[in-house]
Order: sequence, then C-alpha cells, then structure tokens
Amino acid sequence: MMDGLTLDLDQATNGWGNVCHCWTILITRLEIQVKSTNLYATQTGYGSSHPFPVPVICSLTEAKNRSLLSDVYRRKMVKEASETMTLETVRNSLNEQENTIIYSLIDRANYPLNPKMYDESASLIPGFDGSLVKFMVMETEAVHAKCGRYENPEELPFFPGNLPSSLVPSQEYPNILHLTASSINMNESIWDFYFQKLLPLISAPGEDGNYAKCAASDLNCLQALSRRIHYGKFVAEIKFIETPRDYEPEIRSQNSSSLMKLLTFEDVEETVKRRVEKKAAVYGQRVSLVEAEPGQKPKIDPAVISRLYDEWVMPLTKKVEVEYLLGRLD
Ligand SMILES: O=C(O)C(=O)C[C@]1(C(=O)O)C=C[C@@H](O)C=C1
Repeated sequence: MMDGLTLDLDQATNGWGNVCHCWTILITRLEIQVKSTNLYATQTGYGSSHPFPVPVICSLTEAKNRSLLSDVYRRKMVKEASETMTLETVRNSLNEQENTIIYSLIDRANYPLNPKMYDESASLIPGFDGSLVKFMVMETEAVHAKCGRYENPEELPFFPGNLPSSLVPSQEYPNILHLTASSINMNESIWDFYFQKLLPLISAPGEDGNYAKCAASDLNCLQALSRRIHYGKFVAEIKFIETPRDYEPEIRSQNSSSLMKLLTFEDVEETVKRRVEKKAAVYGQRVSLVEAEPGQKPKIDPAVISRLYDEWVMPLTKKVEVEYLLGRLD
C-alpha cells in the first residue's frame, strides 16, 4: 500500500465514480491511482512513494473547482498540445479552414439575397423581436450550447447572453490558451461585415422565400468565419511561446501598434490571398460531363474571396491576436 493522500472519489474524479478496480495513469511526474472508492496521488521518480504535496491539491481544487484527476490530466493534454502546435501547424489549420469557409459561401451563393430574412421589423417569427436569421442563430446556438459546443475554446457564440448550460459530460479540450482568451469575442464585427458587406457581393438580388435553408447556410458561413478569426488566439499564443522576448516588452507597455507590427507577415498574407482566390476558382467550378460552355463563370467570384480575406478576415484575425497578447501577461 503506497503512502498517499486519500480523497473522496466523486469529488476527485468529477463523477468518474464508477471506477471500481485498480486503475493507474502515469502523468509525467505524477502517478494517480484509483482504488475502490479512493484516489491516491504520489510523486514518481523516487525509489519509494512520496505524498503528493497538499498545497498543490488545495490550490487546484480551490482555483478551478475541478477534480485533481481531470486537472492533472488536462495539464498533460495541454503540455502535449503545446508541444505539437507550432506556427506551421496553426497555419496549416488556417489553410484547412479556408476550405470550409469557401464551400459555405459557395452554398450561400445558391440562394438570392432574401433581404426580408434580415429585416428586424418584418415580424416573420410571431412573438420574436428580431429578424428571422437572428432567430435561427439564437435558437441553434441554444441547442448547440446544451450539447457542449461552447466548451470548446475554438467555438464562440454570436449571442452569448442567456445561453443554456451544457447538458453533456464535460469534455477535456487541450486548451493551451491563456485565460485572457475567454474575454475576446469579435462576433459582433463578424456579423456586421458578413451581412452588410459580404452577402451583397456573393448573392444575387431577390427573394426565393427559402428562408430556413438560406438562414442555416448563413449560420454555417458565420461559424466558419468566426472559428477562423478567433483562431488568431492560438496563432498569437504560439508566436508568444516561440519568441517571448520579442513580445514581452510591448505587452508590458501595452503597445498595440508595435504588437501589430511584430505579428504581421506581409508575405504570408499575400500567399493567403492568392491561395483563397485560386481555391474559390477551383471549388466554384461548374462540373459537367459534356464540354463546358466557354466563358462559364464560377459559382462565386474568386476576387471577392480574396477581398474578404484582405479587408475583413485577416485584419480581424490580427485584431484578435493583438487583444490576446495585450492580456497574455495578466
Ligand atoms: O500566419 C500568421 O502569422 C498569422 O498571424 C495569420 C495571418 C492571417 O490572418 O492569415 C495574420 C497575420 C499575418 O500577417 C499573416 C497571416
């Protein structure tokens, strides 16, 4: 029997209380054992077992109100995630996310503008004070919240007020971000540019009344754009971790414009603009088994996608990066 600290299993394992046989996880320097209804934590690496230092357990429990087990496990995942994430891997993720954005916009371009859907005073939903699209987004976000969507640090709601809590068992996301990340939400700006600037550029004027599908398509576009832009938090974290000495003085002096300069790579931005334009041309092709008529237009104007990135997506991503860095040492 090892030396150790005995904790109530339910409290310690956050409801993983049905474990009834010996179960061991080895986490770098810590060995956690769950036996029957007790959890034992010891430091490993010494010939014999040593008690886990009580102050650490207390501070974790108090600070996070989470179990020792899941907290240590979370730290392990964070460590692994931050070891595997590099500027190259986060840029690869941004590259992948372009595909989702472009496909979603191509889908939205299948419908006309449908302006009535966005009219706050059209009263399309009895008893709801707002547009149909707002209703669709709010209701969908409520269902997604119940299914745990916003527990994921990559996902942010457009209407965060009064969202229901998650009903599903808590999922441990390998969140490498500093706590300041949770206070950054640019969705209001995304909502504004999407409806006011972008939508008129990708959809033809007119109404087809296909509101449910069209609003669902809007939501897909909004979510894809939001995820991409807020991914700037991860990009900023990696940049900070890779060269903290460059960033620390500017963060301490809260110098936003210097931070902006430090994190800007104009050559990368040019590559992104050219790449998304090319992707839009390829993904938006009309495929036919007979010879295509000459001069057929793609489903979406590739120049609009390049402009989307130039004027809105990349500037907002950088704004997220700056905001994140400003709070990175808090
Ligand atoms: O790749 C980076 O370094 C990023 O910060 C991402 C990003 C972008 O939004 O695509 C933003 C700023 C840089 O100037 C280049 C590209």
